[in-house]
Amino acid sequence: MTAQQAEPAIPTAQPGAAPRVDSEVGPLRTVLLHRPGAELKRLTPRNNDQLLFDGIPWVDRAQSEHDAFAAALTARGVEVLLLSEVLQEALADRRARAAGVLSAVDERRLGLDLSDALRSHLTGLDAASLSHVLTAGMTFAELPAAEGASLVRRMHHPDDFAVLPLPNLLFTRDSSVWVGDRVAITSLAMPARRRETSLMDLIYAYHPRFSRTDRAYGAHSAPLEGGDVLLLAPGVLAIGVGERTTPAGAESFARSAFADGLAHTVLAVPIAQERATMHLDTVCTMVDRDAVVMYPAVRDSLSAYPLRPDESGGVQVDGPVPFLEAAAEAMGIERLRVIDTGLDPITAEREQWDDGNNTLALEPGVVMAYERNVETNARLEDAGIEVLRISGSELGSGRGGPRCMSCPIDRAPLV
Ligand SMILES: NC(=O)NCCC[C@H](N)C(=O)O
Repeated sequence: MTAQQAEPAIPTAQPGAAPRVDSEVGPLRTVLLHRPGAELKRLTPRNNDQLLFDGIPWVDRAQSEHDAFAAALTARGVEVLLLSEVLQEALADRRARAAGVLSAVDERRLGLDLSDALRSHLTGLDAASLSHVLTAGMTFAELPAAEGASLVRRMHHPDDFAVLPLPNLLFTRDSSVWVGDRVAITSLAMPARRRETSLMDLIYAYHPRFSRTDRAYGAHSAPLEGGDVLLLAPGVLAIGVGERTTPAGAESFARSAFADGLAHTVLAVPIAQERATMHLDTVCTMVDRDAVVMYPAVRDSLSAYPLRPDESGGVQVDGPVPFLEAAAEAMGIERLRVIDTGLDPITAEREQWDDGNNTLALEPGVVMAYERNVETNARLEDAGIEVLRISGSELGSGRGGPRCMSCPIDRAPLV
């Protein structure tokens, strides 16, 4: 788009209006978290890699760390919604229970006989028990005793999962993302997380609070995870493309955001396809309306392909260009400040791994961060950012920080 062309008007929130999220740093009003529960108790040294955890968390401690995280948000006036509560409330609707059962029964894994039996067992459960199975999964040993004849059941080890647990529900950031007044249910890339999509889908379809919320991004779309989506400014998105979000995911998300009038520019940002940098928010998060904290190793190399709507309803692709320049231009500011963490490469690498760059902004210039990232936090404070520290020794074993563990549902507009 040339400087002369007018950018499409991006709507802003009205007082008392429906929830919406137009930026990374607008005052946070409502957020969705998941208090870790029985699904974390499924992790063993044999399955933790496949279930995307780097260790075996001490569950009680993880819960108390998470309670402290939620309490710190509440103390700052943020409404905290808990996923297991909204899931159970949604499952009060018969149609939601049917959708939950459908998503839990995997015929390829269970075969026809056991699938039928499991379906009828789950259909008889109340909302609380079904919610437990949908999140914590179910082993073959836990299947009702009556379903004993299937070859599948007899040949599986009793501790194998008939329904996979979802320990990564903790990272609510990735499975849904709000842009403007719409919510996108994402298409998660890793098999261990794919079923999260169906849970978010039924929450947003059947929970009375959300049933009128419009959707962004279609169902069955190309892989895209919320940790890759940064709302740099109203109408300006950055989407990381790497281990999780694919080029097709970024392109189709951009296309749908343009069609819905949610964005005028999307920056597709290549990131290394490695576990340490699985999402864009592992290397860069916004800490103020014009500032980011960024992993120093990518500061000078991060690039972007700016995407804009073209006149025929398609997507115009430019670049690649340096990310910081492209972001500032799209945001209409002179410069996107990078808080200089000034760390030596080893400390920077250690603190990046421990989610030092994965901050959650509560308002411009106020962020939550893991306390363990001592050096990064000190540099943020030197730069005038208020840092609210939380402990995450156990929560962090899933490799995600405060931003990963939170899905903002409502932020006040930036004024
Ligand atoms: N946005 C994020 O970076 N989320 C962290 C997700 C961690 C989770 N164990 C995963 O591998 O998907």
